[in-house]
Amino acid sequence: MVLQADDLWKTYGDRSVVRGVSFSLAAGEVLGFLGANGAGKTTTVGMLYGAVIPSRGQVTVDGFNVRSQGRRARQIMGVVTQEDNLDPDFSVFDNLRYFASFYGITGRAAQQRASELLEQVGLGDYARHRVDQLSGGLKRRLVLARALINRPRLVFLDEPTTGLDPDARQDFWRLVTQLKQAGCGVLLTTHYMDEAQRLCDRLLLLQKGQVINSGTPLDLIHSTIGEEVIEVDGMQEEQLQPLLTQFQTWGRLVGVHYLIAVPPKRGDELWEYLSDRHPAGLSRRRANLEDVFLRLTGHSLDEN
Ligand SMILES: Nc1ncnc2c1ncn2[C@@H]1O[C@H](COP(=O)(O)OP(=O)(O)OP(=O)(O)O)[C@@H](O)[C@H]1O
Repeated sequence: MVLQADDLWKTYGDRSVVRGVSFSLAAGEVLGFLGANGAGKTTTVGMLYGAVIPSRGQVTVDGFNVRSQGRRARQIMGVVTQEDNLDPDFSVFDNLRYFASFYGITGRAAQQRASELLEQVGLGDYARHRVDQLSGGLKRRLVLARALINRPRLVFLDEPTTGLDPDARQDFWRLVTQLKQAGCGVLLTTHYMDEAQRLCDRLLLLQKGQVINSGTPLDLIHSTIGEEVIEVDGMQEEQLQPLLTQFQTWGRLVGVHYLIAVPPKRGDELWEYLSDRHPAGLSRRRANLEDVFLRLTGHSLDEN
């Protein structure tokens, strides 16, 4: 295992914001942390790469203890934090060259590595630009390039695509897939369910500092919701519970419509039942991770 977390806790004052998180991550695996704002994702990730000291528990990276063998552990990892923390006065190229020196990569080797990475993240044309001239999306690419300077075997990506446009997000996804194919372990936190579903081999769902569920995206969807859901407009609140009881399923109001999990083998029956009563406002679709999140946590990710 490239990463192993055992019983991690973080307490501030009398409040435990991470409570007993344990998991492992294999080489070539992409593991996603999902959770609402304040669920404890960033604090947990901080403990994993050594920026936050755990109140209890331990982390090992490729067998090295992140606290007692921090230097060795850090040689193996790359970190993309939520903040860019790039040096605004340096050029794109020099940001990378300077960072390389922290890993003992200097001279021609540093130049070569910087050029290689700039091509890899699509910043080849920007090498001489100052960082403060870059758009937000280009800065995120540079932060990723910087995190890869030491050819890490484990990469932490804390909300790496927040604020990126759809094209830039797709580019980012391609890069993560390349890292995975190269055997790198990737730990990703995200608020985007499509990103989690597409990129992650496995997900941990965090709520109030605890892992409340885990599995592959499809396992989570199938075990929590099923294959499909029906969305209904124009239903009355008091109609919901009798319907759920009759069809032995789960559903709830989401914004302006009701979401109902289609029970196995009774999808057509449920559809006909609803068509008779709400013919104008019905649609049926595949269940997704948003639905899982809603059911397990009681609220949607953007309801915070
Ligand atoms: N240094 C600190 N002192 C006190 N409380 C903190 C500190 N750092 C984080 N917290 C609290 O810990 C909780 C978890 O925060 P954390 O940033 O880990 O959540 P998150 O899941 O990453 O949220 P987001 O999605 O908003 O980034 C929050 O309630 C936060 O206020």
